[in-house]
Amino acid sequence: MPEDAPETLLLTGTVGAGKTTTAFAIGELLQDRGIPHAVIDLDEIRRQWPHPPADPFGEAVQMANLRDVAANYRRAGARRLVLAGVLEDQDKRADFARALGGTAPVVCRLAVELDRVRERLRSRHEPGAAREWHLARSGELDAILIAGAVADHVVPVAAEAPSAVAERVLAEVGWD
Ligand SMILES: Nc1ncnc2c1ncn2[C@@H]1O[C@H](COP(=O)(O)OS(=O)(=O)O)[C@@H](OP(=O)(O)O)[C@H]1O
Ligand SMILES: Nc1ncnc2c1ncn2[C@@H]1O[C@H](COP(=O)(O)OP(=O)(O)O)[C@@H](O)[C@H]1O
Repeated sequence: MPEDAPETLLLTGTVGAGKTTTAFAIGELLQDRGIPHAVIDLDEIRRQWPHPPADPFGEAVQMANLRDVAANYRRAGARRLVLAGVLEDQDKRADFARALGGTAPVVCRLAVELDRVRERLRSRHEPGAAREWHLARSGELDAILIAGAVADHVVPVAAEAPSAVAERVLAEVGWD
């Protein structure tokens, strides 16, 4: 991997696009290649209830946690950080840069057909309100991410194993 490659990769995409699964698969590839790294699932560092009404996804606490977690991983030797989460607009990209000590992450969006996303969401969630929320949100957020065009890279994903998607993301962002 080139030394001047960006340190942090943010995988974005609509709900159920495979951000978390692909981030974990990228971690395995980096391990196979002997590259010290850390994987951060952003959902896990904002898993608090309740969030403030003006911040329904808990992005403020997510960013505060990211600053500390990223710094700790770096101190512990991570040379690459892989983040899984949602990036909707350019302003929020600046929030990521601040949390990461000044350097913005390279952003890669996983583009998955909505029928495939919805099939995945039906197997990830039992029938109920959470499933219905995610099914409805999948199309809505997909449209927001396409219109916002914030990603530096877009990787289309069809019927492929997570390891294959991970390989393509690494090649696309120059981490191979
Ligand atoms: N800023 C922002 N804008 C839009 N959508 C966002 C945002 N942040 C998170 N998300 C996605 O919302 C999904 C709901 O997350 P929650 O933690 O509230 O609920 S849940 O635990 O997944 O049921 C969850 O969906 P998944 O991507 O399927 O996990 C989040 O990724
Ligand atoms: N490449 C893939 N092939 C098949 N299923 C996948 C793939 N990537 C993710 N999944 C499945 O799709 C669902 C959503 O993936 P997840 O990583 O939770 O998405 P996100 O983090 O974007 O919400 C999960 O049930 C996961 O196991």
